[in-house]
Amino acid sequence: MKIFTAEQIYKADKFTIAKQQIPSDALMERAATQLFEWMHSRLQGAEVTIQLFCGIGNNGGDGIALARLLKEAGYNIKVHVVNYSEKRSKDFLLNLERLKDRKIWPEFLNDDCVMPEIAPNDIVVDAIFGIGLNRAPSEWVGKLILHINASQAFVLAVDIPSGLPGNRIPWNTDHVIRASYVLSFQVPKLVFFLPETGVYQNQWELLDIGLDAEFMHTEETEYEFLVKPDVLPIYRPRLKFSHKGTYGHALIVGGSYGKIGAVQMAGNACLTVGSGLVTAYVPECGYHSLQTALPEAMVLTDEEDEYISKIEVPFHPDAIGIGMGLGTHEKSVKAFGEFLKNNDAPMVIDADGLNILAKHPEFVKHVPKQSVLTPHPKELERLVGEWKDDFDKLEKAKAFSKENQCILVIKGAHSLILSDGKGYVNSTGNPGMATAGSGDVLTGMITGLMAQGYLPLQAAVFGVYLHGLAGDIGASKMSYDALKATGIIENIGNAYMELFKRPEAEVVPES
Ligand SMILES: NC(=O)C1=CN([C@@H]2O[C@H](COP(=O)(O)OP(=O)(O)OC[C@H]3O[C@@H](n4cnc5c(N)ncnc54)[C@H](O)[C@@H]3O)[C@@H](O)[C@H]2O)[C@@H](O)CC1
Ligand SMILES: Nc1ncnc2c1ncn2[C@@H]1O[C@H](COP(=O)(O)OP(=O)(O)O)[C@@H](O)[C@H]1O
Ligand SMILES: [K+]
Repeated sequence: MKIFTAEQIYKADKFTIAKQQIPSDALMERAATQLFEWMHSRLQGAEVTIQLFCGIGNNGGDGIALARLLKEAGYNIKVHVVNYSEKRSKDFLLNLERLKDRKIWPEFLNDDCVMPEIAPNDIVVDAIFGIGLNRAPSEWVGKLILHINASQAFVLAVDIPSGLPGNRIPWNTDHVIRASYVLSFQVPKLVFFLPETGVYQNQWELLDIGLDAEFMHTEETEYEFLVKPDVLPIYRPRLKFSHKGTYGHALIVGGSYGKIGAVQMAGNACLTVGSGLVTAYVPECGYHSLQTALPEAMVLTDEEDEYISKIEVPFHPDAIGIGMGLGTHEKSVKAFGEFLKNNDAPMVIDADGLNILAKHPEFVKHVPKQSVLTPHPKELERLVGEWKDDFDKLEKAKAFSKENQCILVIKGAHSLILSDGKGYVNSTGNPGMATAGSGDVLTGMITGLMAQGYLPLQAAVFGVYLHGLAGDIGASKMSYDALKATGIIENIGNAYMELFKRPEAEVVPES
């Protein structure tokens, strides 16, 4: 699913209006109708007070049109026009007239206004600013936002929480609506997914306002939000006459004394995602535990007992996952550097592999092109340097990925995959996955997919999505709190099955 910028949404509006030959306020009416239906189906005529705060642009216009529909259905509403500018939009004015025609008189709020009372049981509709916000809200509007946030009322934001710009972090973090729920039109906004800007909403949902499908399909975007229809076509079905060699031989390199479990989990995930063969390369001390815990894997050991000192394997792997639990012993660092020079198979580099790269930038040029690097934010910072904010982070990470022709997976609540200037935002996963070893599982999964012949970008996209889905299924069975990395592995199979499950309505009973 594409993530459009505000400019692209305005373009889609214009295109739709021209192609469908509709007046511009028809889109606003569609938006308001969708908002109304969402609320009405939940409230079913409840006697709650709904306070609508409407700006003077089109976001405000949506709010004003919604107020009319709510009133017509008998709801108890209070409408406030947040009069932050003289430049009222045409469709806002049109809807304001329609409201007045129905004898509904909004209260106009200005810079000297008394803050309206909001009871904790009220519902607030936030339609102050939408995607048109392009500078800091003035002080009094900021105060109004603070007042709404302090009210404890349920806050339903129209399109985007007011005060949150679409393409940068907020000017003042206090002057942004904290939305209980966001109903966003047609496409998700990038700010919903970044750690610094995603905190302003609890949950969000898209409302379809019928923007032109052809435009949405053909317009190129810088970011995509990965949902099932995006990842499903990447899947490579297993063939009837295939054998284990068909699905590749993966090599997992890592581990040190006390950190052999990282390799075990990566190896297990690699096998579970479908790699034909898996060999683990570990220090001698890992031999018995690995052979016991993961009998399906083959194990090669280093001559050193507690750390890796030389990486030599007697076969050519189809894909390599390297770095988990590796440590940064000077001999391991040297072995890692040598291995990079002598190897050309595609790689997934994680954990200490990334820390070593950060300390030895001279190694980076030896990383095979199209390798997948999977840093969490701290590891990314070591690689690309400090950033000012999340948007700066994205630019720095993009530049790194372009310069080194690698694929970056920035792990987090919405892991973000960057490749060749384009970003893919993951939709699966949950806070239960913030647990030791879940990154090792991801590395194993991406390596296992690459070994089977998925191209590195496909493996990263499919692997990140499937990893999150396995975590979601795991959490649904045992809670966020109790989910462990091994619980993610145990649900990789269920995640595959879930991918191919059709919604119940689509399942036709057999006759
Ligand atoms: N395709 C869509 O998604 C549709 C979007 N609509 C709504 O239209 C909204 C966008 O409307 P607008 O472009 O009118 O923009 P907004 O309603 O977000 O903002 C109003 C205007 O205020 C000005 N402004 C920006 N920052 C300001 C500040 N800090 N202080 C004072 N004034 C400021 C800008 O010039 C802006 O145009 C969307 O968020 C959505 O709610 C709907 O009406 C219909 C279709
Ligand atoms: N709050 C969260 N929501 C969704 N996914 C998460 C969350 N926290 C962590 N994850 C996922 O869990 C994994 C954690 O990886 P990492 O930090 O490397 O863990 P470890 O080093 O313990 O293996 C990543 O894939 C990340 O996207
Ligand atoms: K809003």
